[in-house]
Amino acid sequence: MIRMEHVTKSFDGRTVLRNVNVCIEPGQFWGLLGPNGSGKSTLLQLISGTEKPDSGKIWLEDKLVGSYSRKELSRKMAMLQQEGMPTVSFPVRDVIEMGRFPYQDWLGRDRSEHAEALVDQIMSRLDLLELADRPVSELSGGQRQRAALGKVMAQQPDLVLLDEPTTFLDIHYQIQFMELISEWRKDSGLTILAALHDINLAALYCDHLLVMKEGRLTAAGPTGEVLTPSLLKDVFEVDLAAVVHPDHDLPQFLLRPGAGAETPKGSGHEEP
Ligand SMILES: Nc1ncnc2c1ncn2[C@@H]1O[C@H](COP(=O)(O)OP(=O)(O)OP(=O)(O)O)[C@@H](O)[C@H]1O
Repeated sequence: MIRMEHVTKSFDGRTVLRNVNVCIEPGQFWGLLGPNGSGKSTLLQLISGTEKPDSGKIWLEDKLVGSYSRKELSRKMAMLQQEGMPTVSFPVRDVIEMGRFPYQDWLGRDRSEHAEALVDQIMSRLDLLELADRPVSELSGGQRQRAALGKVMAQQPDLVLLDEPTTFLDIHYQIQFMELISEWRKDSGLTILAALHDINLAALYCDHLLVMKEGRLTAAGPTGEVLTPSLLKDVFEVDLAAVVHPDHDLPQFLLRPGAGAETPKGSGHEEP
């Protein structure tokens, strides 16, 4: 689905991504982990085509990302940010319908016969029917992120890029969001790449992980192989205690207060 080869990116003479190579197969759910400033958002922006690499190549399926038209790209991929929806005054249903823009002609008519039924189905699935006529600006953060997900679902992409989508959600909405996206993937064969700060959520929901440090890809592969305390210590400079989840055979990590509080020189974690 995505192939990045020797991708490098600098901003104002500062190298932010260094020789990154990535291969993501259709239907996989990849998490993207790394400290603040390690280059996660930049990587997502390059894949989405909003930024261009300085060198290297990025393929989406069999074409270079840069060779797709904007509309073609919007039918293939969608991006959802931390706060996926600005506090606009449009009603929830209208906002979800806006996700259909890649399928609309120049008069704004949707070419698909099933567009209305699709929007109804998405609203029902995301439990948004009761909120259909409410302005987005009146919703809670969790409801707003659900509406943002609805808009992305209406876009019917093959690939979804998520940039820290659960950062502002409480624990209930974090789980709800990850469940909704996982169910959608199971039903549609969607491919997902999600930058996440919560290592335990990533361990539970992602089948593969990319781990970045200072613009380099430090590890890539199946979650169970990649997520080890020694890797996390190297990348995040904290000592975590690993346990096995009691219900699933997956690693989870417990904080050790005090561990990692010291900040080695040159680690990228120093105060400016
Ligand atoms: N448009 C830009 N112009 C200049 N510098 C940028 C730009 N975008 C990102 N950077 C720099 O690139 C580096 C990587 O940023 P990026 O946002 O990709 O990291 P991140 O891993 O997503 O961080 P976080 O976890 O804090 O969101 C940072 O030093 C940032 O300041």
